[in-house]
Amino acid sequence: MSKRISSVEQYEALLDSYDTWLFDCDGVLWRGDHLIDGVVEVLDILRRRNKKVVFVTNNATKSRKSYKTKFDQLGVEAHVDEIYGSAYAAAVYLSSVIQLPKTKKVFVIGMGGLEEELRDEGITFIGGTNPADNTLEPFTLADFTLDPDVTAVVCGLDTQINYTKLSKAFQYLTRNPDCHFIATNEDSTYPSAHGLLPGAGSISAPLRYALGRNPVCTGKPASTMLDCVKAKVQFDPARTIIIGDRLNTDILFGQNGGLTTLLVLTGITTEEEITGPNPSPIVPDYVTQALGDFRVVETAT
Ligand SMILES: O=C(O)[C@H](O)[C@H](O)COP(=O)(O)O
Ligand SMILES: [Mg+2]
Repeated sequence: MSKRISSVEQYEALLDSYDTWLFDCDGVLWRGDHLIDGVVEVLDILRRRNKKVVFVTNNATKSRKSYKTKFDQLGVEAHVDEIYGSAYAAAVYLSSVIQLPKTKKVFVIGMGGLEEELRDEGITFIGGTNPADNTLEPFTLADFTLDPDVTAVVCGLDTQINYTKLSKAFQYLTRNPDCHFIATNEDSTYPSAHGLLPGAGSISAPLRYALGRNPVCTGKPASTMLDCVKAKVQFDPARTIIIGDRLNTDILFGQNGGLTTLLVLTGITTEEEITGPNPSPIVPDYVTQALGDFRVVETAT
């Protein structure tokens, strides 16, 4: 059973118990480009109390560097080495886990941020934002030549998705049985500033259905992202808490990593998914309405 927190004492107890604080982004810090109330103040409280702050987002549309620009534009203090995204996790998975040979390529369904992380990991790719693939022209196999060097397809949130990209990815994944199928993340929806939109999981869904095959997911809840954090940040899981808005990514990610989990209700998950009548089997340790709730520890003094 989750513990619903709301008192100064409860927030103070969490602040005393955890040295490292992992934050999901979409639905916790912001919705689209709309900053959620109280986020800046609470992150400032954590930094003044010498807490380690880490951002872990499944949003693969931006690289860590371009996320730093978003943080700056929204007035949220963040350092590039505190930011971990599913685009980065996918690139590290390809370079370090699969150890993709430098002579091989990746076909990308995704946006500039994913391409930037692949490039920074020395991975050659085709597709993605290439204008020739971002077309509404009819796709015909008569005009398609398979690139024999493509040995992986990576699929992330792509707001320019189209039949051409899906068809080319399908060719690579069916004509080469050894072609890796990787999803940066499988979030079904994305909490934009004005409401829900299809998420990355809904972009890869047509391929999963057509192929009858699921991708390897490198974003939350998979451990790849936490492995990327561990490679750069020293932390004790027993004194680490993750704050997220989605049960089957953020909270499950925390549970898989042995972290304490705190769910906020400013993004995807609703109160009913916690309290019932049909509550989710994924049960966070703590629930609070919003990250900004922690401000009471300073307004109360
Ligand atoms: O791909 C998606 O659907 C979105 O990027 C999703 O919102 C994940 O972002 P996060 O909540 O992990 O920051
Ligand atoms: Mg989120």
